[in-house]
This record gives sequence, structure tokens and C-alpha cells, in this order.
Amino acid sequence: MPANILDGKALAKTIREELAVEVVEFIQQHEVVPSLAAVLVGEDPASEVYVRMKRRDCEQVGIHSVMHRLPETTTQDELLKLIGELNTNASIHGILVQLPLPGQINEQAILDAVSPDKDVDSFHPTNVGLMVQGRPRFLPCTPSGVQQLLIREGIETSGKNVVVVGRSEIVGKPLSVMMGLRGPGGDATVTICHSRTKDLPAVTREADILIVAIGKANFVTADMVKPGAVVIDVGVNRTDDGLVGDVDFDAVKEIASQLTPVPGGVGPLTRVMLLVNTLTAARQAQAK
Ligand SMILES: Nc1nc(=O)c2c([nH]1)NC[C@@H]1CN(c3ccc(C(=O)N[C@@H](CCC(=O)O)C(=O)O)cc3)C=[N+]21
Ligand SMILES: [Mg+2]
Repeated sequence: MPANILDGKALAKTIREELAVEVVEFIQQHEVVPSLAAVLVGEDPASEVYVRMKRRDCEQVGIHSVMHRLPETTTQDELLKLIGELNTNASIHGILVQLPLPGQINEQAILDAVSPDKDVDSFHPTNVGLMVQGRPRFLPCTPSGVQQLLIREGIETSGKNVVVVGRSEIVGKPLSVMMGLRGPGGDATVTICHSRTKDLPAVTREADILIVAIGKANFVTADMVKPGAVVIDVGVNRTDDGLVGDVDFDAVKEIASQLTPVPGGVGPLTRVMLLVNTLTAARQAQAK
């Protein structure tokens, strides 16, 4: 039987509708509108699309968004100055610096400069550390989107073998930690794989839940998947065939029990978690 296709887009819509209610309640209670500053440097076409989608998402749930567009030639000091201003601007609760940044800018230096209180991507080392210790201030958006998908689709993670392919700072590394922590969407036995892993197919075939975030189109083939496994595709690869994931969808859907599509899977949930984090940031600011 072919896999059940997990509809991330529909779930994202449901979560946005829930969030819209919470935003109204927050505004009534505090007379403050949760606000996100999005910073886009240069003219990367994919980044333009993402930032536009994120702003539209904000509108849908009643979060105010402010866009800062800087030229491709922006220096690191100029960007640091803007971030400093956003950090001290009390009307801004969340700051998103869209990646990638132009080559003359050190991304780590920029991410480190965002106030941890406004770090809605949860890229700041303070927030990474708090998450690892199981007392998160924010959860990183893509890993949190994957975890919410598993929780809300009723996919048990406790005691399961989870194999994460890819060790990026944005997805693989934090997600592998989160799924090993105690609690809903966690308590899994986690294996993290990367370019040095020996006999990757043998490892991925052990997965009850296989999560792929490696950035290579159609990398995971049917022979790498245990029959009945849940397969979560985090890939976003732009090819001549359009946007495709890291999983060979047509072949793997004949093997897996559940599978996320690209587009329409993890991507929309990533964007929703940015909204969740912005409301959380506004709540935390209000509690201070
Ligand atoms: N500071 C920062 N934070 C990020 O979270 C961040 C980033 N920079 N840089 C780029 C990556 C990538 N990313 C995606 C978000 C949504 C979709 C998404 O919504 N995808 C839709 C389709 C999008 C399309 O049609 O192009 C889908 O899969 O259905 C994809 C990718 C966030 N990133
Ligand atoms: Mg760069």
C-alpha cells in the first residue's frame, strides 16, 4: 500500500488559525501587537520568495511585520548597526535575518549579535544551549516544525529509532538533540548521519522514522528505507523539475508508511514556527 502523504500545508493552516486566536487575545490583554523585523540583504531570488511568504503569514495571524531591505554591498558593520537598533527597539519582538548573507558578511557574527530575547530563529548560542538543556526559550523553526508534524499526526517517537541524515546547525544538529530529549516528539533513540557515515543505507534501513536534511535532490532511494518507516523530507532543492526534496518521492512512497511531500510538507511548518516564536517573544517581553 502506498504511503500516507503527510499534508504539512494543511497542518500549517490549522496552526495559523489557532495562532490568530492567540494573537487577538494577546493584543486585547496587553494593547501591544506582536512584531517581527525581517532583514533581507541582497537579492537572492529564493530568499525574496521566503521573506515575502513569511510576511504574508504574519498578516494572516495578525502579527505586525517590518521589512528591512539592504543592498548586496552592505558591510558587516552596517548590518550590525541595524541589528543593534532592532535589539533596543521595544516595539520589535522578533528579529529574523534571512540566510544566506553575502560573502563579505560573517554569518556567525551576525547571528551572535541578535538579542537572544528576540532570536526567533533560535540560532543564538544562548538559545541553542538552553534548548540542549531541555529548557528552551525558543525552538528552531524547521526542527520544531518536524516535531509538531510528528506530534499532531499522532506518530509515536518514544522508544523509536530515529535516523537523521545531515548535521547542519539549522536542522540536523538541533533536531537530533530535540528528538532525544524527554517529552512529546522526543524520547527517541537518535542516530545522526553525515558524509563520513559508513554504509549509510544500512543505517537508514534501521530507522522507524527517517529524517533527511542533506540538501541533495532525490538522495534517499527506496533501498535505504525500511518497509513501513515514516520518512520526513526536509530538502529544498531547486532543479529543472522545480522544487524537489532529498527523498526520491515516487519510489519511497511505495515503501514508507507515511511520507512528507516537497513542496507542501515541512516548509510551510517551518514558517509557522517563526510565527509561534514571535508570539512567544512578545509574551516573554511582556512578562519582563
Ligand atoms: N534566518 C533564516 N531562517 C530560516 O528559517 C531560513 C533561512 N534563514 N534561510 C533559508 C531557509 C530555508 N527555509 C524555508 C522556509 C520555508 C520554506 C517553504 O515554505 N517551502 C514551501 C514552498 C516554497 C516555494 O514554493 O518555494 C514548501 O515546501 O511547500 C522552504 C524553506 C527557511 N530558511
Ligand atoms: Mg555567507
